[in-house]
Amino acid sequence: MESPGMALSDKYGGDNPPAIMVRGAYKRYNPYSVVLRGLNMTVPEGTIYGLLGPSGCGKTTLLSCMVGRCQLDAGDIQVKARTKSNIGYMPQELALYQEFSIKETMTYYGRLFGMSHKQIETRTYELLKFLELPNENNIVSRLSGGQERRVSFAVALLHDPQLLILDEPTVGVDPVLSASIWQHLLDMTANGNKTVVITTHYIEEARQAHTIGLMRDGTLLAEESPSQLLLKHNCSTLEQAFLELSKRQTRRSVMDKEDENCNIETYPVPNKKPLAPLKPDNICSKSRIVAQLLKNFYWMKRNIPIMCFLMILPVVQCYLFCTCIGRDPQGLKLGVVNEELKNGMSSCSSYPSSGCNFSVPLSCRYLQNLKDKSYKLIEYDSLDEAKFAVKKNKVWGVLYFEEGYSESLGERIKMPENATDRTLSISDVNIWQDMSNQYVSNLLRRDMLSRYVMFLESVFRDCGWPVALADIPIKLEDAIYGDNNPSFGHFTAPAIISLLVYFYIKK
Ligand SMILES: Nc1ncnc2c1ncn2[C@@H]1O[C@H](COP(=O)(O)OP(=O)(O)OP(=O)(O)O)[C@@H](O)[C@H]1O
Repeated sequence: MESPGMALSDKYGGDNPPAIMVRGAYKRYNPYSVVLRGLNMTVPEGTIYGLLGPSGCGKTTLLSCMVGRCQLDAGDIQVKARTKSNIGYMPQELALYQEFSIKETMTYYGRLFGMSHKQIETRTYELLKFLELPNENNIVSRLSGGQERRVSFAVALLHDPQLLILDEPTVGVDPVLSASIWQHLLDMTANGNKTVVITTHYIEEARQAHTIGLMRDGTLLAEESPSQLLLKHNCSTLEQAFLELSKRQTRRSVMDKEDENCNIETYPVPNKKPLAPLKPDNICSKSRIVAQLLKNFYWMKRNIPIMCFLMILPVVQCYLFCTCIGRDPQGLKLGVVNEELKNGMSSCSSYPSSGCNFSVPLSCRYLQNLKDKSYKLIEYDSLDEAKFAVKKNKVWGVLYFEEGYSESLGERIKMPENATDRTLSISDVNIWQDMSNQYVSNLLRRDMLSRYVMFLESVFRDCGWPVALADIPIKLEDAIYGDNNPSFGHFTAPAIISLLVYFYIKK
């Protein structure tokens, strides 16, 4: 009795123009694993091409190269369906979003293929019925393995492509359904417009294909209609024919090895550049953008806790930044060596905090101003000890007041014409700073200066002298942009805003 494959293959034969032509295809994943070894293959248009071969012989690799997912190292593949949107591809490892429902999956892929809402709806209804899939609201992750494969198959069929490339679509499918899938493929190719390339492990079901390609070790052992194949090798099943061809190939390669001492792993790769891959679709098209938005929306809908976390995370980051990093540092430590205080800084409380008397230690008033600005003052007995503390990162700087500081300051202010170099030197506040941190050192400089001017202004006020004389004759007017006393947060805010924008857009 004639099999359907026989009848159909006789009808179509190899006369049809090729829908896919593979010539001299070489592919290796690494120098020791050559997967395709100069493979030639012709898929006639309007037919079903069954690609058969043992596990690991390179079928999936070949199909991936056909759809442009991977590149050949040499040789070329010509595909008549010029663009990817003319191809329906069902990969072996299913590329479905687990958290989407069947309907959402179809909507997403339908939009990617540029279909309208109505077209997607109609086609989804037809395919779900045909492939005996459960309700469209079922979530993919809750489907069985076979059902998932059928959803993937439905996706490949969704846009009614010119060329259908199916990597083992009938695995885990009920035999009745499998028969109806084959019938559907035969109907699709019946008018000669559509072409199907299919791989399967069920060799006998491939009898229904118009052409069979038997693949082994990266080459095609035969490419014929099932009827010719059986006839030529005088076999009753395709399995027997495949066994016969495999034995011949093994004998040939043993003889080749003996004759030529040929090492198969160093198989010569022809120096011929592969053709450019399939023309990519316009990635900025409206339908693709809509598809991506839909995909994100579905994902968010199904992952509300993660979504909330992702939304709240930047807010938390921002809050932590503003409270921990964005503010000016407080409580910075400064060392003090004060030789005009015989009993140390604790004696400052016994001196008046106002007045125009230069015979009391005025350094206490200045130091109090620094304390008011949140600085922590640590007293040291000697300058060497204080400088050592700076080196050991215990304090950010040292303020040094010589003995007679206040009297010298009085002389400097009241009788500047009589002031000696010694007087001028003693009336200085000497400061040594740790400048390794630019931000902290500049902040310290600013505060020490402004607090000194404040202190001097209060002395001038108490003495009844013009307060303006206490300041240097440079007036910093209001800043045009920003603040006259900028905080660290002002500098870092743009970086944080950019980070948040990037974070949300990336999501
Ligand atoms: N990304 C990869 N990197 C390295 N080696 C790979 C990669 N993909 C496949 N291979 C190797 O290439 C060979 C062919 O794999 P391929 O998946 O094409 O075979 P197959 O005929 O489709 O097998 P099966 O029928 O089991 O799916 C295998 O030995 C495999 O280990």
